[in-house]
Amino acid sequence: MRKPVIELEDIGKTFQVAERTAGLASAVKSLFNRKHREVEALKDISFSIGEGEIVGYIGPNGAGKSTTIKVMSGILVPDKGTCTVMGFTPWRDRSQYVEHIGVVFGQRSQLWWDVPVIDSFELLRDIYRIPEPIYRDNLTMLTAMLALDDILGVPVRQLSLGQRMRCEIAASLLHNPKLLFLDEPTIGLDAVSKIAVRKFIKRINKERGVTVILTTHDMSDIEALADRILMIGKGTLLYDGTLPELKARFGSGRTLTVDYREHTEPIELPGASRLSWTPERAVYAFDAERIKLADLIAPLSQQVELLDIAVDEKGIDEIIVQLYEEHQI
Ligand SMILES: Nc1ncnc2c1ncn2[C@@H]1O[C@H](COP(=O)(O)OP(=O)(O)OP(=O)(O)O)[C@@H](O)[C@H]1O
Repeated sequence: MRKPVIELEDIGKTFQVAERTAGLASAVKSLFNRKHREVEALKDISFSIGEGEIVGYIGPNGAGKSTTIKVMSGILVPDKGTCTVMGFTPWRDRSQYVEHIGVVFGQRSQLWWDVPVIDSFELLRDIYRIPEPIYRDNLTMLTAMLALDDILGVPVRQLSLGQRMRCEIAASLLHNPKLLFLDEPTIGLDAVSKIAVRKFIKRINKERGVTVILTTHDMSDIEALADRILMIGKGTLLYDGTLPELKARFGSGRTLTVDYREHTEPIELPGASRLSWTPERAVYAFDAERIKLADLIAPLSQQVELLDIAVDEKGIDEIIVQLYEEHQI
């Protein structure tokens, strides 16, 4: 068991949201008679994350992911429960604690918009009181790893999204944090930038032992990076395990597509359900745990002249949707 870096126990957070119906009259009325509704964003969330893990924190929109990240990074105070990160209580010890963590919110910038990137980095050096030799070393390493050479002198507002994201990630690591929170770090990035960001995350985890907590809706981020998945829905933790475990539990569904020389009758295959049919092609769904592919192909080949066969596994997106459906979230 790895040494725990983050420990959450029974964390709860409820927001009061002002309720208002549409229209000017109700807007005026609500000025005098405010009605509130409670949104329970987190309900008794408990988990522990060990040193050096890369954990994917997933769940549908509004599940409570950002709220959890805000609690763990000390921006938000929960209503109940305890949260200990590297011995600190994030919201209470915030001024000391922030020196040990890096945070990237994909949809928000920590860089100053109108000044060159390098000026933002120097401001962060002063804010975090990073000793000059450490700052220099990190800047050199991050510039090389994230290919920042040509963009350090450019104001942030002139950068593309992919360039800005690489700078955001560099900014979050200038002070050598041992823990990195990444909230949607690849949102809106093209395929090349996504792969570059993923490679970098893997590398700092391996080479520097940085623990990474990653929220994303992009399941290929999870496939590429996460050793472990925590899934949250409606404020409750629903799954804690590895991706292979998840695949083993839900991923035995397959589709079988067969092309054959023209055949006028649809063919029934015991053990598989037919999804579509034409005189030249049929698609079946089957569960690989219940029936072997060979036991489907053999009876099929006795009835038609087979030309081509393709078998597709259930993708990670479909597995996640199935998991959401199972928990009705
Ligand atoms: N400051 C706030 N005031 C009121 N309600 C909030 C606030 N922040 C979050 N919520 C509510 O808490 C719930 C959880 O929100 P949160 O942002 O944590 O979800 P999320 O899983 O990060 O969603 P997404 O994937 O859409 O970013 C939602 O119902 C949201 O509307």
